[in-house]
Amino acid sequence: MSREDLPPLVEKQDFRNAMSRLGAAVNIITTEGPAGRAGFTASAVCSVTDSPPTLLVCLNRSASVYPVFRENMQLCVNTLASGHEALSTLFGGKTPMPERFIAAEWTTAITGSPILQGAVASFDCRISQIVSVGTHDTLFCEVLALVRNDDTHGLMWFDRGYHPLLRQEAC
Ligand SMILES: NC(=O)c1ccc[n+]([C@@H]2O[C@H](COP(=O)([O-])OP(=O)(O)OC[C@H]3O[C@@H](n4cnc5c(N)ncnc54)[C@H](O)[C@@H]3O)[C@@H](O)[C@H]2O)c1
Ligand SMILES: Cc1cc2c(cc1C)N(C[C@H](O)[C@H](O)[C@H](O)COP(=O)(O)O)c1[nH]c(=O)[nH]c(=O)c1N2
Repeated sequence: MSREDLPPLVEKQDFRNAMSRLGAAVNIITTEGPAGRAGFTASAVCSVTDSPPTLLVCLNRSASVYPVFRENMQLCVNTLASGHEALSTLFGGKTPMPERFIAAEWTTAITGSPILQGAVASFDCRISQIVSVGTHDTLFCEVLALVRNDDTHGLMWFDRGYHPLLRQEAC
């Protein structure tokens, strides 16, 4: 009998309660392509390697946006700034897609994905690899272009709430 056939050693709720103690940046992940335009809020984003520049995004396969990202195979990771709390909630809920996008200003990345104006950073990517684990797909994303904003403060998701993250003044 393999470990997968046995009940979990840690309950899902205990795992989530512990994970709520890991502060994370908040991002709006966007895509536009043959399957249309979509976007969702994600905290499960991290750097994988700088050679080639690659980050990962974990996406729940039950999300309404999932088939759009799977077909387009390109996306932009827009890392949110303080002041983006309401926008994050809009992209993290059950709001229809046009209502999500109308709430902010966007430009177009080289992949065609929407770039959020005022984001701390935007990473325009092509999805290079996908690994499924449990309920989620891990999207490995090669970064093709970048936008960086040095004038905004950051935003953290910690203990189930938003917290502004102040930048030190540039030396
Ligand atoms: N990785 C994710 O899919 C993820 C991450 C954060 C929040 N969310 C979703 O946002 C909503 C609010 O989250 P919250 O932080 O207020 O409370 P919560 O109790 O749902 O989650 C606490 C923490 O557990 C982790 N988590 C939550 N759902 C997860 C999932 N399905 N798979 C893997 N990790 C998960 C995240 O780190 C999250 O911050 C929930 O619906 C949650 O499912 C999903
Ligand atoms: C702060 C925060 C952080 C996350 C999320 C939510 C919030 C509020 N959500 C949930 C995700 O945004 C939500 O399921 C999508 O908006 C898809 O919802 P629909 O299925 O389109 O309504 C989310 N989902 C996911 O697949 N991976 C993630 O890393 C996160 N992180």
